[in-house]
Amino acid sequence: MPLVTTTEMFKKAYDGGYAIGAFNVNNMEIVQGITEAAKEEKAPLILQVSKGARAYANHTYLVKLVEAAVIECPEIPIALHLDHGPDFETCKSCIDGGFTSVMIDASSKPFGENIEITKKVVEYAHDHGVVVEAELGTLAGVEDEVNVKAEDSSYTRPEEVEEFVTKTGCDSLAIAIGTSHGAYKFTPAQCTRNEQGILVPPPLRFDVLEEVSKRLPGFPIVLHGSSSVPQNFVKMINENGGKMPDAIGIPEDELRHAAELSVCKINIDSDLRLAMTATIREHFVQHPGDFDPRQYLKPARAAIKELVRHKLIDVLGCAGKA
Ligand SMILES: O=C(CO)COP(=O)(O)O
Ligand SMILES: O=C[C@H](O)COP(=O)(O)O
Ligand SMILES: [Zn+2]
Ligand SMILES: [Zn+2]
Repeated sequence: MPLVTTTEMFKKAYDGGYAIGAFNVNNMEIVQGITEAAKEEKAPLILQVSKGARAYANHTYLVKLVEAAVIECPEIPIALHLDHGPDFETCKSCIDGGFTSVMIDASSKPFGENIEITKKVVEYAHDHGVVVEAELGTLAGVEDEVNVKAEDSSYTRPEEVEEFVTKTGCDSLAIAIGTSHGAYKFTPAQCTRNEQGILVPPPLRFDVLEEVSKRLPGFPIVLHGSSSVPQNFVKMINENGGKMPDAIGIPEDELRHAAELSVCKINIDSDLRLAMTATIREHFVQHPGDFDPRQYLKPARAAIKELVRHKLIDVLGCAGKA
C-alpha cells in the first residue's frame, strides 16, 4: 500500500488502547532496522524526519528511502511525518514533497500566535490531503540544536486545548506532561531509588493528560521525548570508551499506561541513537581491525531492529495491529 496519513491509525489506536511508534530516521540503516521490525511484527508505523535530518541526509534521500521501505513492506501502513516543523515554509515543502503528515511546532510562541501559524499550516495541509500535529506546552531538552532548559519548560494548560483545537483544526496534539528530548531527561537528584537501587524519575503528570482527554474526547494525543534510555545500552557505551553519565529516560510502564489512554503516537529517537552507538562502540573495541562500514553498521541495524521490536510488542502494544 502507498504511504498513508495517520487518521485511520490513530482512530484504531485510540479505540484499541494502544499507541503507534513514531521513530526518527536519518539514514538507510535506521530506516531498515525500524521497518524490518514493524513488518515482522505487523505493526502500523510512523517514520518521522526532523529539520536536522533533512539538513543531514537531504529531503529527497529520506523520502526515497522511506518509499523503498513502503515497497519492501507492502503489508503494513506507513506514514511519513515531519517532526517539529519550525515554520509554514518547512511544512509546505514537506507537504509538496511527499509527506503524509506534518507537525507545526509553534509551542514556544504566545498562544494566539501558535493558533495563527498552526491554522495556516492546517489549511494548506488539508487542501493537499495531509494531516497536522500541533503542540501546546514546552518540553525541556534538545531538539534541532535548541536547548530548552528545565526551568523554561512548561506543562500543557488543559484549559487551553479546546479553543486551540477548534480554532486551528489540527488533527492531533502534542502535550507536555513531563517528558523531554534527549538522553538526559532527569538529574539523579530529581529521582528516587527503588529496592534494586535503580533510579526512578518523578512520575509524568497523568492528571494533565486526563484533564486534556476529558476536554477532547476521542482526540489523538502525542507524546514527544519518550525514549526510555535503556540502561544496558548506556552501560555498553560507558564500558566501551563512551562517556554518558547519568543518562535517564521515561520508564516503560508509564509509556504503556499513556498508550492505553488517549496517547496515540509516541515519539522515540534517542533510544535508536543509543542502540546504534552502543553497538558500534562495542564492535570497535572487540574488532579493532575492522574498517569496512558494513562490518559495524550491520550489527547496529540489527540492534535497532530488536529495540523497535521490543517497543512495538512490549511498550506501545501495536504489534499485530497492521
Ligand atoms: O520527541 C522526539 C522526537 O520528536 C524524540 O524524543 P526522545 O529524545 O526521547 O527520543
Ligand atoms: O525532537 C527531537 C528529535 O529527536 C530530532 O532530533 P534532531 O533535531 O537532532 O534531528
Ligand atoms: Zn516543541
Ligand atoms: Zn519531539
